[in-house]
Amino acid sequence: MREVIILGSTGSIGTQALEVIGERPDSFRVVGLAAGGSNIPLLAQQVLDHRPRVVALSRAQSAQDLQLALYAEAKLRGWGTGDTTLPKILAGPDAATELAAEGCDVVLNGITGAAGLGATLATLAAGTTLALANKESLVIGGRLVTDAADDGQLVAVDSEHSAIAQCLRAGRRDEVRKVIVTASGGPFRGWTRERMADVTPEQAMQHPTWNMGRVITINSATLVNKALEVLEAALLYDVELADIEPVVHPQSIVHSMVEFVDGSTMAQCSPPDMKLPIALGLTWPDRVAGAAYPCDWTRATSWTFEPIDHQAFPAIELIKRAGSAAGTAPAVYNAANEVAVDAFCEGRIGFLDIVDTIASVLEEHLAPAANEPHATGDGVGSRLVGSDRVTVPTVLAADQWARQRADQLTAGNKE
Ligand SMILES: NC(=O)C1=CN([C@@H]2O[C@H](COP(=O)(O)OP(=O)(O)OC[C@H]3O[C@@H](n4cnc5c(N)ncnc54)[C@H](OP(=O)(O)O)[C@@H]3O)[C@@H](O)[C@H]2O)C=CC1
Ligand SMILES: CC(=O)[C@@H](O)[C@H](O)COP(=O)(O)O
Ligand SMILES: [Mn+2]
Repeated sequence: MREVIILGSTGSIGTQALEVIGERPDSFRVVGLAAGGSNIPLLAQQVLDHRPRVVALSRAQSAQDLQLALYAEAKLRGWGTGDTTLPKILAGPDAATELAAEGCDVVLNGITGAAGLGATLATLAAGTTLALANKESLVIGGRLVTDAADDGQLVAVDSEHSAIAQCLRAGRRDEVRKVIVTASGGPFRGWTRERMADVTPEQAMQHPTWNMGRVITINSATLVNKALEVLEAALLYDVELADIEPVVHPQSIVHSMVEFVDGSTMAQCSPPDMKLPIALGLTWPDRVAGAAYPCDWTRATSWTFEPIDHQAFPAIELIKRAGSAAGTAPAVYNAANEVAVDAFCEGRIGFLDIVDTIASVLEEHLAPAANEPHATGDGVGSRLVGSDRVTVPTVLAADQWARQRADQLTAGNKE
């Protein structure tokens, strides 16, 4: 029996994880749940279905709503007061981090965005296995995160990185020549920049193969998701950025590949369904029988591959610049993107402005420090680049600075 904490339980990853767990009550027990607080009725149902000891809410004002919703949901189920022991409720911006620090067998981090960094580090510090969907915390924390993880403690849930881990079982590390990260290409695959200029958030939310949360879906459309994943792969598997090759595979069946020195390529294939990497993340290195449907070989099917159009989608080239600079540059890239995605969804900027905003903020961050206009309150310049000096405060300071700059750049930008 594995004791599990699910962070981001009301989201796409969180709800699928709870389905995997709910179908296997003899294998898993949920001891903690964390969410932001935007869907209290769903969280209340999850609490009564799984009976965790602790629930964490990042929005402090939602704690009372949760208590009321728990009583209402219990009443709806016809439960008596004796059946309704309330869990401990942690509330506030650091609630998920506090929950992760409590320890268990495995924490699944399905929080979206840089907000997941504290929980990632707290999980690792507690010596708990971290099943990581929240790629942003790894990308912005970089070596801070990988150095905090013991061997085998950090398990990828992101489909491509789970695929890479599975392919890596086929050879020794010194036999790996290249890692090939597949991309669906998003809803605008094959489009020119001109054609993408006026696309709407509704169009960008139409992912061709996956049903995911808002931010990652927009990130797939800009290919920022693939950019984050290239850096994620470099950090997780200690591969040079130059040896990671993204390739478009519109069917999302080959989740990624590893090429070995003898010319052999191993691929991990399965229909697009996150339940497979989520289940594997919870039990790695063991597999969960029946986690997802396999490929159907009785039906004719075509799998295709094509190169990335870096001119139309500059996000990946841009993260290579941030990744090579390391230090706080990836945190700046990510923070500028999170602000720009919100601005695009709120109609303040156009689709192409998302990556243009990241580029502007990143360039300013990487420019020579002589013009430094933004030293932060704790005395740490947000332009810090050298990876040796990166600490949690410097990452958070760079994140804050980039959010402010991106806010300025995206305020009422659209004609
Ligand atoms: N969805 C997918 O298939 C995949 C997702 N990922 C990654 O997994 C992560 C989650 O993605 P996804 O599930 O799609 O996102 P969603 O937006 O669907 O869900 C995010 C979840 O995180 C919660 N949350 C947000 N902020 C906090 C916080 N500060 N503390 C606690 N909980 C918080 C949200 O609660 P609330 O809504 O109340 O704010 C929600 O439950 C992302 O990093 C994404 O890139 C990776 C591969 C695939
Ligand atoms: C399911 C998953 O892991 C996502 O990260 C997915 O890969 C997004 O699709 P794109 O390949 O379009 O970015
Ligand atoms: Mn992915």
